[in-house]
Amino acid sequence: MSYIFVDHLCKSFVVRKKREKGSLLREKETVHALQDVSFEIEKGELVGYIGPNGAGKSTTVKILSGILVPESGTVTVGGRVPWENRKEHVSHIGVVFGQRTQLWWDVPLLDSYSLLKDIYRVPEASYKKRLDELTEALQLGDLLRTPLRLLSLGQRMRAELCGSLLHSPELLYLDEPTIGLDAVSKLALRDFLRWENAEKGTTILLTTHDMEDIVALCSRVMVLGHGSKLYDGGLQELLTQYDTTKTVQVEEHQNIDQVIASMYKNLGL
Ligand SMILES: Nc1ncnc2c1ncn2[C@@H]1O[C@H](COP(=O)(O)OP(=O)(O)OP(=O)(O)O)[C@@H](O)[C@H]1O
Repeated sequence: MSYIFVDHLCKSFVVRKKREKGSLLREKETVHALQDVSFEIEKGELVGYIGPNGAGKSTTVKILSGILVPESGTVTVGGRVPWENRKEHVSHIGVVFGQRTQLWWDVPLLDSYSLLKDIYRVPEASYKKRLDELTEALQLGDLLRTPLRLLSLGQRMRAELCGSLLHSPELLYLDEPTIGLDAVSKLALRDFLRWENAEKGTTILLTTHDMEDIVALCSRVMVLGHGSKLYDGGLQELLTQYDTTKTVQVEEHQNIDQVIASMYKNLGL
């Protein structure tokens, strides 16, 4: 079985509609966030997971992390059912949500990392080795004694990545990791992710609206729309299929957003 195995996954939410004018009742409606989604990801892959707002990407990542329980379907990650033994599961995964933090706001990074070491029960020697390696790769050496709240957005994202990888997870979920970053920070972050994937063999599932992230990092993409998987395959093939200028090489696509927008339109999204 593949490292990540998702088969016929469904998840819906019951939400209350806005109250109609003059009515005292708020009717309920069901949002089908994921409808019969299936995919497999092998260990060591770096896969882009894209789709318009509300497509169901974060819901998938939450299920794969064990935060949400699906209503039907089979999901295993490294042979584990994510929501059944969460404690065990989270020791094998790292998660970075671009707009949230798992570090402590007012304390120096090093103290946050030390706490994470205890939470994940990382042996002292492995922690030291991994911290050295990550601080070098992420250029965090000078910032370790600075509290998170004093860091720039780019520095904060690097600090977050370091925190999520200290326990050397096999799998890293990234949700919008380059959101709000300047060009230099984006490039540095992408370099790091390439390194982590190639050198450490960490499997990465990357959710982003920044198509440059996808072009720079992923040869395989999955496209989700209205809770269904619409495409799963090579980025090159996807672009060639939807690029009206018929540019051949991924690197030569001048306006990747335009191609993706045209694809979403073609797919009725
Ligand atoms: N906890 C929740 N309660 C109710 N509805 C939810 C909940 N979480 C997600 N949804 C709904 O499920 C659908 C999928 O949402 P999800 O956040 O997975 O999309 P997404 O692809 O990650 O979007 P974005 O790109 O905007 O982050 C949306 O219609 C959303 O409103």
